[in-house]
Amino acid sequence: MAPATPFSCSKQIAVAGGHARLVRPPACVLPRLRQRRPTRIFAASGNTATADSKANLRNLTYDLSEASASNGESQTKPIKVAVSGAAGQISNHLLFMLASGQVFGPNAPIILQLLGSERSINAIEGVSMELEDSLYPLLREIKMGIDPIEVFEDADWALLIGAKPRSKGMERADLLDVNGRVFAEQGRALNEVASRDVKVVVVGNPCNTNALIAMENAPDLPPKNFSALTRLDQNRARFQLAVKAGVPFDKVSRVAVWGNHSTTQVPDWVNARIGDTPASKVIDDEAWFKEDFTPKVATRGASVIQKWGRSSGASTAGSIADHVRSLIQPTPEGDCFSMAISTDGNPYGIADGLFYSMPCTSTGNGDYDIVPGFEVDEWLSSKMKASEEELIREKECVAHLIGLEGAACAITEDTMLPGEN
Ligand SMILES: NC(=O)c1ccc[n+]([C@@H]2O[C@H](COP(=O)([O-])OP(=O)(O)OC[C@H]3O[C@@H](n4cnc5c(N)ncnc54)[C@H](O)[C@@H]3O)[C@@H](O)[C@H]2O)c1
Repeated sequence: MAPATPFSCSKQIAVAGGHARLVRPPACVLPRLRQRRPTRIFAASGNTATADSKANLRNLTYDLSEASASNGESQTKPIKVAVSGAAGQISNHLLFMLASGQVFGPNAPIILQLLGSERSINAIEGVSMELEDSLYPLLREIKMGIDPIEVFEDADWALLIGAKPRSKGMERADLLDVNGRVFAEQGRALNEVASRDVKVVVVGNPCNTNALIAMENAPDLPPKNFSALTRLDQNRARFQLAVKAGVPFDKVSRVAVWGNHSTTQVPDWVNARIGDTPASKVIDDEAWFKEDFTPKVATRGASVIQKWGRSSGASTAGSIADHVRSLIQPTPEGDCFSMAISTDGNPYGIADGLFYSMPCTSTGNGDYDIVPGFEVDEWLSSKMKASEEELIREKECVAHLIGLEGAACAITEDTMLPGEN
């Protein structure tokens, strides 16, 4: 096969019957797809996904062997990334970042495995159509459905974003139960069909406890492969410190977020650095740290909604990309990143058996280490304790989903982050 000629053609306007219309010259018809001999495989008959969980898998598969060989490309195994809640606000940004190579890099072909709910299956098909029409060279296959057993098959990464929003009048304890059941089912499915080294990132709220539930329901997978997203909180904290100090954000490092992804979260200014100096020395204003910075980070999502009328989909997607990249790229010397992880054996005295956000580093192999030796002063300690207590209460509310008996659910206070209900 002759090497493909670069695609360059412009749309022409023809006038037919008095109406202007856009015409593509024949040579311009989807050259990349033609070059790659696309084949569509429909698990269901016809070309429309249905709400039947067994029949709605649709694959779009590009056969790349011929094109790759003619271009001298090496055959890199695509990364299989399962995304739940694929028709939601966050995914609407994240899927395009994944397909364009912004997350796993420009040389990593990708297969997207999209999980939706029954209500969102049509919307997921719409999202896939947009992905198809974006002609991302790295996107090799889109698979979609509403049965996690089918959709999570062989997944290398599972980004669990989908969750039920809290309906009017619903208590936080009820939300823990409703979403807990979803994450228990998804944990079992990952245990059964995902890659044995799948990395699971839980975003759907309450994400710390949902991550615990997913992990407990996947006993054959390494607990260290599960984490929950607090990177948005870290990014928000980093930005606030940069603005206050009047420096570019890349001068701000060692920003830990401790605890739960809720209003009890603890963005850590005690250990943060601006350049080589402790942030508290550059910003010599303890009252600002305690009374302004901390609540500002926790209520940032509400501020976005107030101004813009919609929740923080794009910045959350960006923070999920940061979270993944932090696990597959070495952490810069002296820095850390935050995510909620299993507390078993942690060096900060947090009770075992929870998912709690802590400062981590990675060598870039997908694994992480907790950074030891962060200073925990009295103020930080009392805040960290309150967040730990809250996670223990949350765990009691989902005891029935993680094989524990005899716990009573006694959550009264609402600590959902405003803007993420
Ligand atoms: N951890 C964080 O930092 C963080 C930040 C922002 C939002 N969130 C949480 O992320 C979640 C998603 O946010 P969003 O703005 O994309 O919400 P959204 O309502 O726009 O989208 C959620 C999608 O999930 C789908 N869904 C519901 N149940 C599902 C299930 N069982 N399986 C698969 N899909 C399911 C829904 O149909 C919907 O399409 C929410 O729980 C939100 O609170 C977390």
